[in-house]
Amino acid sequence: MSEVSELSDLEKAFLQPYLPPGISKHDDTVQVPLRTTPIDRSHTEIAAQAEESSLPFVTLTYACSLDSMISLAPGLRTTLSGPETKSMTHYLRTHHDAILVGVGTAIPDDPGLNSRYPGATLIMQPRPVVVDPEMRWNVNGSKLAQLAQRGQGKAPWLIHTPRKVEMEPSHDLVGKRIFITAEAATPSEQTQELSKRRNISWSAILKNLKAEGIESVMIEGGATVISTLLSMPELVNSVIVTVAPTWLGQGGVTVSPAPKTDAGERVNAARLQETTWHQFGADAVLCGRLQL
Ligand SMILES: NC(=O)C1=CN([C@@H]2O[C@H](COP(=O)(O)OP(=O)(O)OC[C@H]3O[C@@H](n4cnc5c(N)ncnc54)[C@H](O)[C@@H]3O)[C@@H](O)[C@H]2O)C=CC1
Ligand SMILES: Nc1nc(O)c(N)c(N[C@@H]2O[C@H](COP(=O)(O)O)[C@@H](O)[C@H]2O)n1
Repeated sequence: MSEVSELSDLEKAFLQPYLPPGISKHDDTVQVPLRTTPIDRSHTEIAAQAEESSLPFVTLTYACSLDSMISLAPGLRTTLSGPETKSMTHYLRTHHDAILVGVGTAIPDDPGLNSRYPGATLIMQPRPVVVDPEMRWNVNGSKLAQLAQRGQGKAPWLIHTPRKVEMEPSHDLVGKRIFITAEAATPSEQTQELSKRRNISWSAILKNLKAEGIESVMIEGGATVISTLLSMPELVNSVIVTVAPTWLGQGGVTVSPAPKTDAGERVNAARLQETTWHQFGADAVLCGRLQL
């Protein structure tokens, strides 16, 4: 039996206002009746903006514990989602053109980043994108490469900073390499880890993906990527968080945006608005949009 099962109509209807606009690769979305709540009106406005924008529709999504942790320790792949929220993740993957993670996730997790949702064909698969500025990740033998070779996923695209030509590996298993010059970190990118060196601006990453035909991106992690983007509401359209009923304990990998001040006073770093909750199995799923 598949580890991933179909969502109920109720679950699909709950997620629908937070999905990217446009015709879905997964035709069951059209069977879900559109809601007429204020959330829908806002979704329609956001959809219109996304079409005109030079940016793709961006969904931030991850699974965390009650202590806001996404793994037990750096580099330790940790299962938080139950079977129902795992199925939700695979449903979401079929509704996005691309799925993006940082190299800090790609190396230790060796993820598949494809959709195992029932009936998902190759055309419905998201394009895996790994932000790997210094070419640390070896695609050879990775699960991503194996899935692409078997026709169960698309070949990954990698985002690098420009390298000298002789250092640039050529690799059939890589769908595309996108080179973007890094720049000094902006205040909101100055998380503990990223502030140590120059970063690629998120706006540049997303614009490059849009220029390559990517209309929607599901950003799955890891902690550095998610924590950074939580401070960039202008780039993020939807946030979908699975909260598992467990505490991982101190020393885990935490999602938490950089601290924010206003007139010298500490204020909340990020906040969701237009929130909706739904229970999937033992987990709670919170959907919302970041307040500007
Ligand atoms: N529970 C969940 O939903 C998920 C959990 N995880 C966990 O997260 C952990 C990994 O988190 P992190 O170590 O923070 O790794 P990460 O996946 O956030 O990658 C961080 C790295 O990506 C690159 N990067 C990211 N943004 C960049 C930018 N703007 N410019 C240049 N380079 C950039 C840098 O090399 C950076 O060191 C793992 O333990 C993994 O299992 C990862 C995804 C989802
Ligand atoms: N939604 C969710 N729940 C969890 O419990 C997780 N550990 C993750 N991790 C993310 O999913 C990737 C693994 O994907 P595959 O199953 O290999 O396709 C992992 O790398 C994280 O990005 N997500």
